[in-house]
Amino acid sequence: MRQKLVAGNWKMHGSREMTDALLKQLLAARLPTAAMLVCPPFPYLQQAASSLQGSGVLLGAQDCAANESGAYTGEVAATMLADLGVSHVLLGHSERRQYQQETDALVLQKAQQALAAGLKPVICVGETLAEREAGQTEQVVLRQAQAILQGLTAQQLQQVIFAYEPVWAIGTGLTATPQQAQDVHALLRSAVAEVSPQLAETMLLLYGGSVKPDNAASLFAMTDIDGGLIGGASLDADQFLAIGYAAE
Ligand SMILES: O=C(CO)COP(=O)(O)O
Repeated sequence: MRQKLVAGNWKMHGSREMTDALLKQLLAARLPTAAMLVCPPFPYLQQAASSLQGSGVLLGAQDCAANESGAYTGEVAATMLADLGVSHVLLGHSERRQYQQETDALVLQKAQQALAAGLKPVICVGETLAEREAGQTEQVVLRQAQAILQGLTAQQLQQVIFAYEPVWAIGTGLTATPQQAQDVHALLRSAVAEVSPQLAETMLLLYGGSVKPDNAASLFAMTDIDGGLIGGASLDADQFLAIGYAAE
């Protein structure tokens, strides 16, 4: 069976004080049996790594560079993240696809760098409201996923996690119904099965988009939903923990 994973994407929120307080509160509680991952902004990764040391809570970053090293001002290499104790990296989040014009090809390049550094890429895919209304959900999600599924080897794909985040559900309070989410997750899993049936059994597929303590359990109960990628609710330790317990 796949062990569920609940990941918190802090986005561009936080401070040293907040990082300290939130992680202290998390570690003071009984940790969920589901794996828990926090993804603070870059400047707080080192602080978070030292707070989380030995706790079992995993540390992730929100992005990495598409190149290994060199004259890329402002970029952060995957190897630097690994050096800090980061184990996962979010890639291709819809906010980056939208505001930084990230393409499927760029997301693949970043995934290659992440894998070479020993990080697990969490590849975010999802359709906009206009795309859903135009009946293009499957086409968009498959295009984004296929860029990764065809661009990496089966061995590399063993380290990959997908997160389905319908853009219309992010930060809006609108959640996909469990069935809507399950339908897309099943589609993703069958695309993975075309690469390798064994890989489809083990690959984690997370759902993200307005996951809260009161809707998490019904989402996580679906066959192909292996946990969540949590935005707003991950900034509150009690809510993040409650979502983690819903994944047990
Ligand atoms: O984008 C998300 C996580 O990456 C979801 O954000 P919200 O949970 O705030 O909707």
